[in-house]
Amino acid sequence: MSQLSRITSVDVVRQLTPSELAELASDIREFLVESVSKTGGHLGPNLGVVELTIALHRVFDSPKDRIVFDTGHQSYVHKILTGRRDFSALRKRDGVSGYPARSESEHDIVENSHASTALSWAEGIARANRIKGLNDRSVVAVIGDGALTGGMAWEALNTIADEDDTRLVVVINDNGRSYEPTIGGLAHHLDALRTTKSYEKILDWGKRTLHKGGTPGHMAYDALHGLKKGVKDVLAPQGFFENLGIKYIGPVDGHDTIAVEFALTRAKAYGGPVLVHVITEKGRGYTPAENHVDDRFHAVGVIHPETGLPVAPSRFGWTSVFAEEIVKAARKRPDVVGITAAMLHPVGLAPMRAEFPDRVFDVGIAEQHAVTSAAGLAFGGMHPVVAVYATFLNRAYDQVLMDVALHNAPVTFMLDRAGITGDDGASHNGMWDLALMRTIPGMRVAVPRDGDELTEMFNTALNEDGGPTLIRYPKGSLPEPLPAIRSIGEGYDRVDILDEDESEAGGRRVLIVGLGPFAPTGIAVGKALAARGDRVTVADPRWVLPHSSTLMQLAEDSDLIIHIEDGLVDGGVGDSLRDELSRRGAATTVHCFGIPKHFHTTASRAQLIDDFGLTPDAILDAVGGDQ
Ligand SMILES: Cc1ncc(C[n+]2csc(CCOP(=O)(O)OP(=O)(O)O)c2C)c(N)n1
Ligand SMILES: CC(=O)[C@@H](O)[C@H](O)COP(=O)(O)O
Ligand SMILES: [Mg+2]
Repeated sequence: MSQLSRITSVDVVRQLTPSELAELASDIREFLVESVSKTGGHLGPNLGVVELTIALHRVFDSPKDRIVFDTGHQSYVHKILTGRRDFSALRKRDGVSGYPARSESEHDIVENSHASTALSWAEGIARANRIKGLNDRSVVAVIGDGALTGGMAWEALNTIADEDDTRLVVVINDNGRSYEPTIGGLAHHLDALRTTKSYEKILDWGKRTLHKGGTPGHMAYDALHGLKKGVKDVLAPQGFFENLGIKYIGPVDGHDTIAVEFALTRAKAYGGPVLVHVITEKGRGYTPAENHVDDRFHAVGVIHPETGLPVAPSRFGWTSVFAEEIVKAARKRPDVVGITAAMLHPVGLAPMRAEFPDRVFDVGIAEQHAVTSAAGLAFGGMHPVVAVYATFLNRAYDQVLMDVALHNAPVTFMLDRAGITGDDGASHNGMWDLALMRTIPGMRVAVPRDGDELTEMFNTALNEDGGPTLIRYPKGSLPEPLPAIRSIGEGYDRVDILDEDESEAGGRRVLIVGLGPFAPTGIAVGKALAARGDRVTVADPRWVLPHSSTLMQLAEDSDLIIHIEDGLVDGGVGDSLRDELSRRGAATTVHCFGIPKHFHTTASRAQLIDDFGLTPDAILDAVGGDQ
């Protein structure tokens, strides 16, 4: 790792010769495989942007120039080049975050790892620079072909096209894939541009000019800066971008640092908005990733570096249950269709697409469109199942409310990665959905405590034709089945009793509700309180919103309720239960436990559960005052 060990700051990168740059790229790839295989992380995307990131840092003077990474999952190389090479605790507490983080470096700008926002961020920063007269500063947005399918990116492009004097460079990192190959008209257009030869010729000319002098590295960089003459000839617009009025450079071989440098230098010199189309390969240089059909190692767990095989094979048991159930349902019901926002495999729709390719739709990273399209499908007689990560549904709140719920559309939402996810940082905890769904009239929400429950709830949801249903489940492996000792009520009104202490000792009547993955916690708390003399019922309401009449009856008959959920404590399901009881004039005390309303920095799920006081001991301590 001779060149990598020299990189003590980004300035050193600017001094390297072409052959040293090639060595550096190879060192970085070796480092990425070695370190990310131990921690897990976004290996494939980062292997693809090694040369691009080196070139960005040679042409632009970060942090004076701003480099904004869309989504941010591809910022590992940027971290390495800007002095953060200790990846031993990548995506762990107190380690390097998996995304840009302002607390880590002045080179990091945007921490939001929800896709398609970079162009809006960059446009805003560039506009601010212009207003402040900071005309020597450039702003660069690096966006993937996948993220470019998101509506926000198109909205931003629309504005950018009107800002002739804004120093803004949009780099499209086009590897042809999101997880899977990127879908849609824009992806086809990028494909078509890839085959354009005239620009390659111009860029070849640039490269030849640079190499001709035989003076590598720093001199080459200076030479690039000197090549301002004739910039207009190089920057002829192309196709779709031409029609929008945005200058286009490309396509450029993203694994040729000098070619990318040349293109970026031209873009920087232009002085207005320019789009640079860079072709890269996801997983580049690591055979297991290059050969990985599903997603080129988009996001891996801990793997064996030699083979790329996972150390712990089944990380996502909840997803597998859904994957199997929707295939079974699709076999029986031709109206069942699946929708994914560019995450076919991670949400579990791949087996259904394999068997029913015409009934699974990948809409790109377009959650808003996914939801409203589902409303349309429902109107057309289908039963759509929208499978997304919980955190990404935030983006489509208005569509769930106005297009689905207002029209009583029978759409089923399957929210994977709901609750605390931890290692993906603040943006990826699926902690907002319950509080948001609480505000939606007619939305029925279920939280399964095990795989059997998920199966049953999913089938109930598919049989609902009067309005929307939503089922949310966490990231990770499945818990052991937790059977009820008895049930009260039927259908949506059914409440499962998981434990009860029927002693007539005369203690308080305590109702404990631990939603979904917190059901075992509820049982543990219940046992401890029963041992202290309380009369305890541990209940699982299953369909948690709206509150069932059975649950309300149990609640009204209790002196104290302890409510635990894997969602926001303020405004969540427990909070809603407390409001409902108060409206009914019940005197019951409700203690709510859940996720505090903060942005939580990276840590493991277990660590965060501990921090939030969601362990049985912490809950017992917290309710201790009521003894
Ligand atoms: C709003 C939103 N939806 C879904 C995701 C999940 N996601 C993360 S990266 C990704 C694919 C990104 O593809 P692209 O932008 O081309 O980047 P690449 O990984 O190919 O470099 C998806 C779907 C997300 N981060 N944000
Ligand atoms: C960047 C992004 O949003 C996804 O790649 C996400 O990090 C994947 O998370 P899982 O590993 O939980 O599937
Ligand atoms: Mg891509």
